[in-house]
Amino acid sequence: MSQIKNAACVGGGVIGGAWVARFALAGIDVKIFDPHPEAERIIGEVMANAERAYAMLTMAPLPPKGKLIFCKSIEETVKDADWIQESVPERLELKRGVITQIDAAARPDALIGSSTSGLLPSDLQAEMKHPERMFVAHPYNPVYLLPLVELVGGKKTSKTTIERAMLGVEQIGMKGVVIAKEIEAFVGDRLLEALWREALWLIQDDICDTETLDNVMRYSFGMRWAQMGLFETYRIAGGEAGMRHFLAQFGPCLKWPWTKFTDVVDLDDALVEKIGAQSDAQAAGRSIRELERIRDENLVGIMHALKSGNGGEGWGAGKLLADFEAKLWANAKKPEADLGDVKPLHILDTKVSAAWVDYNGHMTEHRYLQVFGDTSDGLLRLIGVDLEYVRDGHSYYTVETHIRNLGEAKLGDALYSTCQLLSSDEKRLHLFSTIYNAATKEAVATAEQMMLHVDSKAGKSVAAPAKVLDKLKAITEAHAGLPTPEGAGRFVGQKR
Ligand SMILES: CC(C)(COP(=O)([O-])OP(=O)(O)OC[C@H]1O[C@@H](n2cnc3c(N)ncnc32)[C@H](O)[C@@H]1OP(=O)(O)O)[C@@H](O)C(=O)NCCC(=O)NCCSC(=O)C[N+](C)(C)C
Repeated sequence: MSQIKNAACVGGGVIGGAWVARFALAGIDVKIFDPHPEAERIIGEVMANAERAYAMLTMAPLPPKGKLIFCKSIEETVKDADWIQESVPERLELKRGVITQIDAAARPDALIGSSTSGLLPSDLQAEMKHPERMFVAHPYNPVYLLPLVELVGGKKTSKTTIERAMLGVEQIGMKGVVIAKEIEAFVGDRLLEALWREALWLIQDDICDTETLDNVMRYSFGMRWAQMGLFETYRIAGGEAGMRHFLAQFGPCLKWPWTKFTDVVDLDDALVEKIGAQSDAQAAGRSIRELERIRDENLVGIMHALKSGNGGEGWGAGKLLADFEAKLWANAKKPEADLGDVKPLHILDTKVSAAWVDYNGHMTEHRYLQVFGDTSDGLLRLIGVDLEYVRDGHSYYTVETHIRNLGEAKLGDALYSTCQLLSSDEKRLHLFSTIYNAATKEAVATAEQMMLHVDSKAGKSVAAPAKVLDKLKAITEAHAGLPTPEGAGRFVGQKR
C-alpha cells in the first residue's frame, strides 16, 4: 500500500464516525460496519459537521469526497481495505475479538489501527494471525479537525507497519507521532488523566465549580498549549536562562503538597450529580450539536491563526494545514481559463461561515477582502502564478483596491465570485471581481483592483515572464469584448 485508496471503519460512534469523515474528505472511499440501528443517521450528522468545518477551514482543492458504504458484516467491510480503523467500545475482550475477526478477513498487507484510548497494542494483537500489521492509531476528538494521531506498536508490530502508518496519516492531513514504548494510555491520555484526576478533587473539595475550572484553563494555559507544548512554554517561563532556570525555580515545589492526583476520588452518586448539575448550568441550554459547532468554529479559527504564525511560515497545527494545502494545490489539475464562452471567469464558490458574521448579523467587512483576495489568487493560478512560482521569487502584489458593498450576505449564504480583466501590461494587472449570492444571483459586492508583478526579494515591480504574459494576454483580449462593468472606475463620494 503506497497510498490509502480504500478505508474501512469498524465502529461508527463519536470517534469512528469522525474517522469516516476524515477519510472521506481526503477523497478515500470508506466501508463502515456498526450494528447500531441508527449508525447511518449518526455518521451522516458527523459528516455534515465535518463538511461544514472544512468549508471554513480551507479553500484548497479537496479531492472529490470518498463514497460511504454501509456493510452488514465485518468481513464485507474490511476485505478490500488498505487501512482498517477499529473504534468499538473500550473493553479489552470486545476489542481483541473484533480485531481478531478483522485480521482473519483482511488482506494480509492491510494496516489495522485501533482507536483505543489506553489499551496496550500487545494485548490487542495477542490472537491475530498477522499481528505485525496491527498498531494503535489514537486520535483526538473531533478526528476530522484535530490532526494528531499517536502511533503505538505492540511487541509484534513491525517497524515497516509504523512507517507505513506515518505515511497513511500524512495522506489524510494528520500529524503522526510515534510513541517509543507501549504504555497504558500512551502520552496524551496520561497527561489528560493527571489533569482530570486533579480536577475531580478540586470539584469534590468545593475549591471551585466546573465553570471556574474551565475558565482557569481556557483563559490561560489552554491558549498557550494550542501553540506550544508544556516544555517549550516552560522554557520561555524560565526567562533568559531558559529551561534550567525554570527547573531550578519550580523543581522544589514538586515536593510540596500541590497535588492530590495520585489518590483516586470516589465518584459516588453525589459527586456525579454535583458535576452533572454544574456542567448543565455551564451549557446554558446549548445542545451537544450546538456546542460541537462552536468548538469546530473555534478550532478552525485557531488553526487559521497558527497558519499565519511564525512570520507567515505557519506554526504547529497551522504549519501542518499550510503544508497539506500546498500538497492539495500541487496535486490539483493546473487550472485553465475557460475562454470559450466569453464572460467574466467563475473563480470560486464559498459559504458565509459563523466566524465571518459580525454583530450586525451579516458578513463583516474584512471577510469581503478575504474573498476578493482568494479570487485574485484564483485568477493568478490561471496564469501560472501558483505557490511554486511564488517560491521561485516572483509574485503579484495588490497595490490598490476599491470595494463596493451592494447587498448583505447572511450566515450560511452560498456565494461565488467572478473576475473580469479590464487591462494588463507587462507589470500591471487591472481586474474587476464580483461576489454573487448563489441562490439569488444578485451581486453582493464588487472590487476593482490593481496588482503589480514583483520580484519579491528585491521588493520591486518587474516585468512578468512570457509564460505568464501569454496567458494573461489571452484572457485580457477575450475580456476586451465584454462591456465595462457597472461600477468600474467609481470613486468614493461619487453620486449614484
Ligand atoms: C513593490 C511594490 C508592489 C511596487 O513598488 P515599485 O517597484 O516601487 O513600483 P512603482 O510604485 O514604481 O510602480 C511600478 C509601476 O506601476 C505603476 N503603479 C503603481 N501603483 C499603481 C496603481 N495603484 N495604479 C496604476 N498603476 C500603478 C507605477 O506608476 C509604475 O508605472 P511605470 O510605468 O512607471 O513602471 C510596492 O508598491 C509594494 O510593496 N506595495 C505593497 C504591496 C502590498 O503589500 N500589498 C498588500 C498585499 S495583498 C496581496 O498582494 C493579495 N494577493 C495578490 C496576494 C492576493
